[in-house]
Amino acid sequence: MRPAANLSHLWPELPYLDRFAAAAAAGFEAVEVLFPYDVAAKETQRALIANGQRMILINAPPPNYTGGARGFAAQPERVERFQYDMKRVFRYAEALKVSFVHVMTGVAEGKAAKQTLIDNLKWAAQTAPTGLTLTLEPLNSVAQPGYFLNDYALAAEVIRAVDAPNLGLQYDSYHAQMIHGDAVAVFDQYLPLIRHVQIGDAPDRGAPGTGEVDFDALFARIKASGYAGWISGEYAPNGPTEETLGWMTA
Ligand SMILES: O=C(O)C(=O)[C@@H](O)CO
Ligand SMILES: [Mg+2]
Repeated sequence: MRPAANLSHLWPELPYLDRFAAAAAAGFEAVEVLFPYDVAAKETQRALIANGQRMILINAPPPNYTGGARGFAAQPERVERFQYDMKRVFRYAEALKVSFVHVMTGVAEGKAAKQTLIDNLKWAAQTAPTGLTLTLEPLNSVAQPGYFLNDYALAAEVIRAVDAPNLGLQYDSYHAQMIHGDAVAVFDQYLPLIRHVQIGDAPDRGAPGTGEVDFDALFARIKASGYAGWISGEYAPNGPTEETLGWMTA
């Protein structure tokens, strides 16, 4: 078990740069951040060095760089902007030495959207710096209405069509449970494609153990599978984050 902390979700009461120290004090050597772009990479780097941590994952930027709409990799009218932004994210990822960049599809539908996503990902996989892995994550339609990649089967189809060694699946127990009703079965089914794991409960995206995901079964399956990657806590703590971290030793 290699635990990581998603600092966009955990310690929400602290300013961004203070969350690194809180995570270090809780025992996290690895962190991830959804959208670090409104802070200079050097400042994030300083926080990582000061706390002996590594940044494992960032998201490709949304249209306004700090939040809001979830990407546009499946939007045919924005291919040029996609390539421009991915070059920026690659520079940012190299500066922070991140392992994964989550590419988001945005709101879209239909055949043209799927083909655009495949073409964009082929380009991105070829252009990405060595050592960086791109991920795709299905997001449920309650959290992200209209989001193109809203199903694990669709994600698997796209990943297989792109067929690049540096593109894989980002599994999230919260979204998997919301979309397919059984997060454990989704983990089992898509294991060969999974490169990164995030955990949160459903339906409220609370800490593990607050909802309907069977975490005992999920952790047992992860352990039995030999998955050797990161498991990142990505949920809304209902109270002090430190009191929600039992999963780190599960
Ligand atoms: O919502 C999630 O789950 C994520 O992992 C985010 O990266 C989407 O912004
Ligand atoms: Mg997630």
